Amino acid sequence: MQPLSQIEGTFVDVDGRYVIVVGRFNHHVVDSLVEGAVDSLTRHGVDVENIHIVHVPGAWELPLAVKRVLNVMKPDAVIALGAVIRGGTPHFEYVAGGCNTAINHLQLEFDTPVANGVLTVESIEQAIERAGTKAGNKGTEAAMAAMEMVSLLRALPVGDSQ
Ligand SMILES: Nc1c(NC[C@H](O)[C@H](O)[C@H](O)CO)[nH]c(=O)[nH]c1=O
Ligand SMILES: CC(=O)[C@@H](O)COP(=O)(O)O
Repeated sequence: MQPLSQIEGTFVDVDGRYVIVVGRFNHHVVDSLVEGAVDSLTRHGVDVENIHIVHVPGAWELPLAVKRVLNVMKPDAVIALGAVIRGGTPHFEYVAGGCNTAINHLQLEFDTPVANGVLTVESIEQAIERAGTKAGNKGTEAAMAAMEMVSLLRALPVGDSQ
């Protein structure tokens, strides 16, 4: 039996232009996500001059800023960070759902990784747990995913439909 062909991204030579788009809402949590993302990028060899941070008011505004970044800055990857914490009304569903659906569509539309580091949680405690304490750091995870996808897409041929 022929060996199976396997292609995956690595974390070698992943330098490139990374743009972190940050929703400022719940900044006491989001600041830790940004710190985790930047630390991950620089520790894997991304030049700090190739890391750009764009701030928006909240998660609802992330997709529009991501779209403009993709259009104008031509990044190798975007890392979307934010913290959507459920409150007392259905607003959570619309903000979280709208943001996640839109940023996923944008990565497909622009053929560019948009890593999802937007927390969608039930409580501040859950947010804190995922911003560098007992449940890891979703900013770090999003940066790792962004770098791996940059590496993978560089290894994959570009189809004629792109
Ligand atoms: N409640 C949260 C929000 N709400 C604000 C929206 O994102 C948006 O800025 C506003 O509706 C104006 O358009 N944003 C978060 O990022 N996290 C939340 O928990
Ligand atoms: C995600 C939200 O918009 C939410 O945190 C706002 O809180 P509330 O639903 O109590 O207005």
